Amino acid sequence: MAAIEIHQLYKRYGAFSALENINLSIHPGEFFALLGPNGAGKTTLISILAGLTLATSGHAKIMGHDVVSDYVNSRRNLGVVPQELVFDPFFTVREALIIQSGYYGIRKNETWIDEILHRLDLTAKADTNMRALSGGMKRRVLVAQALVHKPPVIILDEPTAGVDVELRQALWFFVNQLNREGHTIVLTTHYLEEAEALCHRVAMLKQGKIVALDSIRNLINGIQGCSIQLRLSSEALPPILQEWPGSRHEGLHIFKIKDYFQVETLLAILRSEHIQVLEMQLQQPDLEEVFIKIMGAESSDVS
Ligand SMILES: Nc1ncnc2c1ncn2[C@@H]1O[C@H](COP(=O)(O)OP(=O)(O)OP(=O)(O)O)[C@@H](O)[C@H]1O
Repeated sequence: MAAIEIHQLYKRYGAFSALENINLSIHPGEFFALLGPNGAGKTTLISILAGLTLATSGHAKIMGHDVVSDYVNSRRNLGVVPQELVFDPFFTVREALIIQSGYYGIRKNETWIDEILHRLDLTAKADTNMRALSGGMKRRVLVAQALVHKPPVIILDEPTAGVDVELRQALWFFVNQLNREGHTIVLTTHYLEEAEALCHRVAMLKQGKIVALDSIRNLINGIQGCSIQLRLSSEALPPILQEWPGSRHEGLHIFKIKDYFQVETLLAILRSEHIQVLEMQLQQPDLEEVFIKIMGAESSDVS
């Protein structure tokens, strides 16, 4: 059974198509990234999975439970950390978590609440009123709220947007731990290096369609060649190198190379032109390069 199963899902707002024929199966225990530029449809998809928005057509299931016809059970299996900082300013952190537990019919949840507070480094703030918390602390409470019912599937919608480096690392350490303990994690983020470091597989959404769905390794391997960054003793390039594919950035020459033999060719040309290499760095393709390439290409639906 898939942790998340999405079949021929469409969402339209009038004539506008926010999601088009989404088909996706996320396995239990996966750490999955949902990527796409602003407005691609990520939050809409998450809202449908959380039962907050109705799809125009198609189906979605969480741990085998349909998000519409079996809403209670699908919601019990899902924890969502929303993008917006929404909270009730009248309660303390602990009270907010007790109330959230009540939504799931859980009465005695103190032990687990204490554990999440501890793991999110919120224990000292447990009795602080929500309105007195910093933005970063509120973000931690949102994560805690999503976990009160110990859901096997956790979706995080841009949890690190506007968050400082320390909290970002603490959050990822925690989410990684949850994943190792068996939770399925789905993450949306605009920080591609974050997705690359954490996730196994990725779906890229563009204008409501899935335009790439593969492991991060396969997507990166699909990019041919790499580039070599050089700082040279001469700013001007000899004519033979002006033809070489590449670019310039802040005094650095970036040469595209198809394979490592080309490095030798490039260095031999520089030597024969009496140009010295002052700095050299090899750049392997990364997820960002894949993303830019896919988002720049004409839409091709892979679902
Ligand atoms: N209630 C609505 N009525 C009309 N259009 C909507 C509504 N909600 C979302 N949309 C549109 O659907 C598209 C997808 O929006 P969505 O918020 O899902 O994108 P996103 O990928 O989450 O973007 P971001 O990265 O900015 O959060 C957008 O063009 C948005 O304007």
